[in-house]
Amino acid sequence: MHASANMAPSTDTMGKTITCKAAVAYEAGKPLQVIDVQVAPPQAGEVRIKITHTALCHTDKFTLSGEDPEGLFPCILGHEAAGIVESVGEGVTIVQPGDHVIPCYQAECRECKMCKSGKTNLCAKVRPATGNGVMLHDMKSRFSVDGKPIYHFMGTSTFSQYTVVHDVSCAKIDKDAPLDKVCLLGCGIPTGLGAVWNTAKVEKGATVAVFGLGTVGLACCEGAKKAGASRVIGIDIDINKFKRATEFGCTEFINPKDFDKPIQEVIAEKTDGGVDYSFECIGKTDTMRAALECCHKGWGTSVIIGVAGSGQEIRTRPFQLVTGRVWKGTAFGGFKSRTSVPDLVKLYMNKEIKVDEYVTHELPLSEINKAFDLLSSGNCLRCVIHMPN
Ligand SMILES: NC(=O)C1=CN([C@@H]2O[C@H](COP(=O)(O)OP(=O)(O)OC[C@H]3O[C@@H](n4cnc5c(N)ncnc54)[C@H](O)[C@@H]3O)[C@@H](O)[C@H]2O)C=CC1
Ligand SMILES: N[C@@H](CCC(=O)N[C@@H](CSC=O)C(=O)NCC(=O)O)C(=O)O
Ligand SMILES: [Zn+2]
Ligand SMILES: [Zn+2]
Repeated sequence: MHASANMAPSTDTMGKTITCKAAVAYEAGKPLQVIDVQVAPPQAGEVRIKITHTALCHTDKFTLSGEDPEGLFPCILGHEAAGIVESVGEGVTIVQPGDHVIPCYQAECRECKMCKSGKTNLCAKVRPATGNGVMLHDMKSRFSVDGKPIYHFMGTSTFSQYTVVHDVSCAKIDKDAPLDKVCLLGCGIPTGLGAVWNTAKVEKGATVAVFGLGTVGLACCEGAKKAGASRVIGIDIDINKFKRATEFGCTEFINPKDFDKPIQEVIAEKTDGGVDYSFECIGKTDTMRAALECCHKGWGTSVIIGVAGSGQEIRTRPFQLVTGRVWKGTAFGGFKSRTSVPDLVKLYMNKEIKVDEYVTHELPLSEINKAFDLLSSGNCLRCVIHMPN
């Protein structure tokens, strides 16, 4: 960990516009441009954060590809990060300058109908703004380049030295936590763990199938192992994924390429009629169908985690559900962000969950396009970007 990276931001920028480096996505499918951007001071209910470390998630790549129906350009991507509060806007009490935080794309206001329902981790308060690349206070962006606005992304936009987020999207964490590692607790790892623990509620002795052994899938495997699953079957078309998956709790592997019949039939034959739970961690509608149909009749539950592009639809025979299978989905693993992220940081600091093992690459912001290439290379789980100080 670079000591300077955790240095508290100077206080003489409060109330002023900051010019800093950010990776801007000007067009879908095009490389990001690392340039100077202006970041306006936080307005009421907002927090300006000095991002020290950010990672790349496949959802960043998904939006950059142009397949995200909420994708707006130009924008600043990034949603898996950690940093230090530089300043806060009027009325903000959740955090204060100097606090160490993880930005949360899944906000938690604790006042809206969704937050109060007790049925979901989704929050409605700022989502209308974050889905349109702006801030709720005035439906405008805090980012600009030469006076031209740059859209926010997922209410986080962490590919920037400084970003502005809603206060309800700030999880305050232990100051002793290494920011270059816990930045990964902003998305992929909690999503996999939570899909198993919160969304599916996998019980001891259950059988589990995990489709896709990337960061999210490996976190599902770890979550299933900690839940006491009797079998954790990893499914991936890249055999290079299997050895590492063993370290995360996988007990066996299936490569669909080794079979000339539907993978769901292969899994059902190997598990006396199907698994108790399955998790789709890829983002493809055919594997989502396979994940459902490999579940056991009567009770098998499949959780969709993968993100599929606009226009993509899932299909199966209604009979699959009529005969008792359950098809669910999860966002951020069902975790209430501001409440749970600090707890996940503590679990990591107590060595009860892995984080370091997911960091396979580290690069400076100037090489973020190389980091995107790594995401597609197959041997990258998470690349941590060290932001300029
Ligand atoms: N719902 C949520 O809150 C979240 C969703 N996601 C989504 O989860 C998905 C997984 O994310 P990562 O683990 O970072 O992705 P990843 O790309 O690292 O992992 C995907 C894995 O699936 C494998 N794969 C690809 N096609 C396959 C096929 N036909 N059959 C079996 N395996 C196949 C790949 O070899 C790779 O190992 C992405 O779609 C991402 O956007 C990520 C974070 C949060
Ligand atoms: N804008 C996308 C949304 C894709 C999606 O499902 N996002 C997940 C998080 S994926 C993180 O890596 C999510 O939290 N969804 C819930 C939400 O409130 O967006 C699209 O429209 O496809
Ligand atoms: Zn993500
Ligand atoms: Zn809410």
